[in-house]
Amino acid sequence: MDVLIVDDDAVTRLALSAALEEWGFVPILAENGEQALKKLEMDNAPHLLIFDWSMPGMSGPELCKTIRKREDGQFFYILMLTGKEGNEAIIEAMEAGADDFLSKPFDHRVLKVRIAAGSRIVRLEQTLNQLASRDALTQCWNRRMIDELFTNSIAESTRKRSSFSIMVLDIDHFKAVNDTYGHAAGDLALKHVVNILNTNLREYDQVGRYGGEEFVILLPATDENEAWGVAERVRSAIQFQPTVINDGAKIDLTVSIGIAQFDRSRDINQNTFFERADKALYTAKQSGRNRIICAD
Ligand SMILES: Nc1nc2c(ncn2[C@@H]2O[C@H](COP(=O)(O)OP(=O)(O)OP(=O)(O)O)[C@@H](O)[C@H]2O)c(=O)[nH]1
Repeated sequence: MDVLIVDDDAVTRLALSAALEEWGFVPILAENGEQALKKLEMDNAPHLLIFDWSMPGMSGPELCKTIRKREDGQFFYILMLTGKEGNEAIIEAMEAGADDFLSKPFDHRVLKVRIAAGSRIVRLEQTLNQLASRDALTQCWNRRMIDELFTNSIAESTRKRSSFSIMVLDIDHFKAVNDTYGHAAGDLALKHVVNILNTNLREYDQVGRYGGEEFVILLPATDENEAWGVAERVRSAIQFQPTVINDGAKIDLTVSIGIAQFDRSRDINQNTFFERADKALYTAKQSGRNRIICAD
């Protein structure tokens, strides 16, 4: 687990860094609050943080307050490691948003157990986050999360004036798969479809399970023609890579896909945009399945 050390004193930074490495953590170093905030903007930013109190510019408690004001819902566990001591300092640090407090000079064994306690909380928070945002069966995003990402993607495409398309994908005659091979085989088929999606999409495309066998795929910076290409790749991969179940039997699947490109002049909101893609999916089903239809 990464740990961010924010301290203006180079000797302390190095000593902490060496200790954390010895305990199996990956130290990330910042000399002041501004540098720390930049590190927290990175993808995969650390969530376990150790702050010094007195630093040039932003103090440790000010840094805590700034981080607690973030609105992105991210959780950070903050340990204030300071030359200050006594109840007043503890109260001030924890009121500013610190989760724990340790006075310098400290016993390294105490720091070790405090960091271990903090890392347990960070891991617990990550597990809760995973449970709240992922579909338990397929591990793709659940409906709540894909809806949130959908809203963000529309905002980003509006801000950047970039294209944005979605695919609504539904497995054909899935009820028959369950009825013929059993529910467990149906579950395997759902996982198989998500695997195929993940291997055929770009890193920044997002897959969410909307309901039983219906998936929504967000394709940022993608126009309708490109979305068609992606949809065709996915459709044919699913058709030609059957699900292999435990007894070795192969289940052939096909999918129907509706695609739509976000159009600022007609899509009043997310729902109207989604409905265009969903209607295209309905047309794909009505006109024989195993096909892609572009929204009007
Ligand atoms: N195995 C499994 N089946 C599921 C799950 N969620 C939904 N289903 C099944 O998916 C099937 C969906 O059936 P329908 O909505 O009738 O659609 P369909 O048979 O795919 O037909 P079309 O969509 O019209 O091609 C139902 O039998 C559900 O029980 C799941 O998590 N696992």
